[in-house]
Amino acid sequence: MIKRKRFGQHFLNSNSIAKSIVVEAQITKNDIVFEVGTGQGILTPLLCENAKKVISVDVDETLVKNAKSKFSTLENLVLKSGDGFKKKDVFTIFVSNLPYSRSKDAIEWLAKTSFSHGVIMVQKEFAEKLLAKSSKNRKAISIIANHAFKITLLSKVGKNNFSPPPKIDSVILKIVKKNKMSKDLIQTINKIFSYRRKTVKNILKQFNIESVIDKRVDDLSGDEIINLANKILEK
Ligand SMILES: C[S@@+](CC[C@H](N)C(=O)[O-])C[C@H]1O[C@@H](n2cnc3c(N)ncnc32)[C@H](O)[C@@H]1O
Repeated sequence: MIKRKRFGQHFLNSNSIAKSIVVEAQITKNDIVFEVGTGQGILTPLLCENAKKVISVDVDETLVKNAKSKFSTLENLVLKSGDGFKKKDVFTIFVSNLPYSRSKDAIEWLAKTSFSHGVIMVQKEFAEKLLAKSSKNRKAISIIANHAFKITLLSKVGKNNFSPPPKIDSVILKIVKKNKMSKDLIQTINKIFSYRRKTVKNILKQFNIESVIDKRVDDLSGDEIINLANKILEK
């Protein structure tokens, strides 16, 4: 039996918010849109109106079956079941009201994938990590996200715009791809953050690299952390 709770099934119930997400996605008739989480399909037909093709995936086979019968006349729609973050489809635009428990996986997967831009809905707290200005609130995912994308906060969405309402408010973000990242670079950034109290000198020592830098990870800029990760990978 499917445990739906862990799939983050809080469905958007506001048509005006759905329309604003699609407008912000700036879809043209040349675009292939990839949607993770078809849900009850509030976004899916709107995406189809604008795109050349829409690939929409949901892990819940019942939802996919319902969507197949509801949207059977949409010729540019491909509905798939399974884990959207394991699919290998090629696309130009990503749109998703993300299943919140998969937000970090989604960002790492998108960082490794080639596409132009996307619009995503995430929990407010997760967005705060991505947009953190102070290094204290920064996590590895903040560094990964900001290296891979230009991120813009578009709007806040109250919990009552979902059925059933989640416990926390959400926000809509626009992400524009800047850099495609390798799996190794992502892994190394995560590793550096597991040593965030150590100095650069001591971190590099573990990889047999000599350094005199006494700064801690929290004292480094995002670019300096990327450079540090690349240095470790070059070894
Ligand atoms: C927050 S709901 C959004 C649904 C719909 N797009 C909306 O806006 O109402 C998240 C959806 O993602 C689906 N989902 C969860 N994990 C998934 C995964 N790994 N791959 C694809 N879909 C997933 C859930 O079944 C659910 O339908």
